[in-house]
Amino acid sequence: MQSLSPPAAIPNLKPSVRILFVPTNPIKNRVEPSRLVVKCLHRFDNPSNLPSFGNSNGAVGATRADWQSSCAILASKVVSQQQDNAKAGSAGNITAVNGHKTLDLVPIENLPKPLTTDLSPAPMHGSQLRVAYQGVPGAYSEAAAAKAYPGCEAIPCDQFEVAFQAVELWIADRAVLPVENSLGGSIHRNYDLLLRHRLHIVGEVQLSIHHCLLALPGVRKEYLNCVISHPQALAQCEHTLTKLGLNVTREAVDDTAGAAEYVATRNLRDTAAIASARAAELYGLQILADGIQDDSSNLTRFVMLAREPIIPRTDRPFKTSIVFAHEEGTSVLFKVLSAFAFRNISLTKIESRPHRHRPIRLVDDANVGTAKHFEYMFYVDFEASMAETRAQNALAEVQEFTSFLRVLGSYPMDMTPCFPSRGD
Ligand SMILES: O=C(O)C(=O)C[C@]1(C(=O)O)C=C[C@@H](O)C=C1
Repeated sequence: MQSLSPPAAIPNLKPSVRILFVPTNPIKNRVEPSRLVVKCLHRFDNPSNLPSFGNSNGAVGATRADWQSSCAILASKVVSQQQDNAKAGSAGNITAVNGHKTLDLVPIENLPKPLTTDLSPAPMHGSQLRVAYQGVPGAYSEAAAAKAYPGCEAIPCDQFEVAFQAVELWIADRAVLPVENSLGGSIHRNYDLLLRHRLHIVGEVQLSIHHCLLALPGVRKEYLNCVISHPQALAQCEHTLTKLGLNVTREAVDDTAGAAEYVATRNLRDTAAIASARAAELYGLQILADGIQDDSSNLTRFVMLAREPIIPRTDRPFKTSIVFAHEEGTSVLFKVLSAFAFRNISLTKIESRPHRHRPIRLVDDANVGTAKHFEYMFYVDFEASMAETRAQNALAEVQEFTSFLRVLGSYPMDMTPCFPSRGD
């Protein structure tokens, strides 16, 4: 890994082995996007509860592996099926998808194109931005992408890591990823991925999450013996589900809208999904219960990632995210926090992640790399722009205490009021 000189925006920091400004990927050649598609979309924690489903030939009762490998392209299959139906003038009817009966869903033009179809050159600006998110159409991450970049082309990705790769390989211009929820807490996977990848945080959006309990038309609560959704969504609705008398099996899948799609395309009459009202519309499900999150002010914070950092400014409120570590224990945390406290810089987030088993390669001034093991990585967000002297001084001090420090990004804070929304 090469190290880059600190940018001009942070003049007080001495060149050091410890600040890593990670180089961006210079590869402009676009790769075949289909190579990026990880075929396993959703994972059931308990395979014995996996319902039967159709394989790519439409046969019912295929193996779990068949299901996993067919899921990644399911959305586009549904779309092309509808396209055929639309041509045949059958929109609005019950149609077969993968050998199952399912409702005709939405007009195809309302669904974003899947990752595999777009090979056009990267657009430079505004509404044409391509924004990668994890999940399928109807996921909250898709709504976050639309809030962050109105009019963007949202690109569904099977896994968080695929969204990172989509940006690194110039298939997308940005990625939008959830990092924390007011009820469920941090999305640890994305903290780990932020460190493993070289993208920069260029913005944040907060989204009010309004969950619905979705089932096939005609299904009643009493018929249910399973509720499926993203683990965060299940956690955010736990008490309400119990209050509704739904002491049934919970199954975790990779995203909320994927859960809805799964119930619809498999025609499951004993399973409900927790997802948005938009997912209900897209996949032809009815809303059995509306607003089932345990707290009405249920907010998820998403960060936007890009290949290049943005230039920090002082004309509006900025936030800066850093990650640091030290070889000798956790006492460094107190010293680091004091560097911010003495300068009246408010912290909005502290997160620690165990890191014992994964060495980090540090690069010195002579470009010599050394592998270092750290017990914990600490992530801190603070309310200041890297263009402010107090933030630069605080980081210069943090640098003295730590063996590893990386600025993940300095970016405008999301100051928009968060009204409860139904994800549509
Ligand atoms: O599953 C989705 O719809 C997502 O966008 C993911 C996700 C998350 O990872 O937290 C986003 C917002 C909600 O908190 C629930 C799920």
